[in-house]
Amino acid sequence: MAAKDPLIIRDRDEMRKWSRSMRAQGSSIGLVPTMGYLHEGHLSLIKEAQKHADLIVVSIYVNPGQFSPNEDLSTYPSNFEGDIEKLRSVHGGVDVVFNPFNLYDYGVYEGGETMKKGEEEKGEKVISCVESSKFGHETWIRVENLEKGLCGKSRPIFFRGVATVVVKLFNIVEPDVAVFGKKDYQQWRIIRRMVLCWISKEIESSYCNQVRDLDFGIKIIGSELVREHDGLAMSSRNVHLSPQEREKALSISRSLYEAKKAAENGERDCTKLRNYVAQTIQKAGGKVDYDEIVDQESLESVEVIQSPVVFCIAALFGNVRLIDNMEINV
Ligand SMILES: Nc1ncnc2c1ncn2[C@@H]1O[C@H](COP(=O)(O)OP(=O)(O)OP(=O)(O)O)[C@@H](O)[C@H]1O
Ligand SMILES: CC(C)(CO)[C@@H](O)C(=O)[O-]
Ligand code: BAL
Repeated sequence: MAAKDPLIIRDRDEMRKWSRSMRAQGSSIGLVPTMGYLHEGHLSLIKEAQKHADLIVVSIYVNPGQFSPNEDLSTYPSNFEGDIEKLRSVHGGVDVVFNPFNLYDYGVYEGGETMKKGEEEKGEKVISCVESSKFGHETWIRVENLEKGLCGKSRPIFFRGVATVVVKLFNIVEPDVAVFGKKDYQQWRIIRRMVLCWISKEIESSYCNQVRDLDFGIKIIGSELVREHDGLAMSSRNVHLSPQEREKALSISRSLYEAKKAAENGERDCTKLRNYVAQTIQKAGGKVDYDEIVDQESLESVEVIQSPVVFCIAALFGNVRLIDNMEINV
């Protein structure tokens, strides 16, 4: 199949107009939100979206609203041309790349300065959303319980920024389906909960499909985590690892696999499993941010494995914060 060039749209109104005209012609739209610097993990989300929708929109936007001032917004990797090349190679193609310069109203800066014409288009002055006290944007979405633990503990504004920008993207692109990776497990659960209530499987059919916190008519799909050949979870941030750090970071996936195997062989004590993983990562030179075994739906901590759980990890190697997880279905 010949490579297909996606249409690149930078303007929100133009994006919405395109979606509406396609939907009016009877096509369904699948959205894959990303922050760019694409890898095979992202491409797998596109392949998943193609199963559920006629047309595919990939958004590329490094959302300042989800970074605290001390985080890595300014060093987040990007390579727009490289991303487009990768998207051209996807079998079946991508129809639109939505790549806005900015999705926030920055209002008035410290000192009374306002954004000058053209700055927004050049992507200038795109700052973390919490940096300016006179920041124009005021409305935030919070998924109050699910956002508290795991990554939410060390990144306290992260999920409000994610939920808010995802809602903005939903309002602009108006998709029928949106696909998120289970690599960011908590993020996926949060978005799914925002759109659709989780509830025990037995009563899912009668209740779950009716409880929609924000009444979006969008189907949320969780797509499986994609790993490098040696087990490292694919991530845009991996590019910042030195070869030595990368080698050491393999301790994350290797110890998770060992823990999963132990659980499958009968070990149910979460403290033992967690200690094993934390110690392995620390011995390799990593700094563990959290290692927790939680219920797959509620993300509440579990002491003894009795139902499906997910083992979630965040650890730093050098300055690079990596996350990984493994579902354990015993
Ligand atoms: N290895 C992966 N497998 C499956 N999905 C992934 C993988 N990596 C990222 N994704 C998904 O791609 C979407 C966009 O993620 P994003 O652009 O932040 O990339 P990323 O690799 O997660 O970056 P980083 O980990 O550096 O933040 C998210 O839904 C995310 O879960
Ligand atoms: C969902 C998302 C695109 C929102 O900025 C981001 O958090 C990501 O890439 O996972
Ligand atoms: N994929 C998660 C985006 C972030 O860490 O900001």
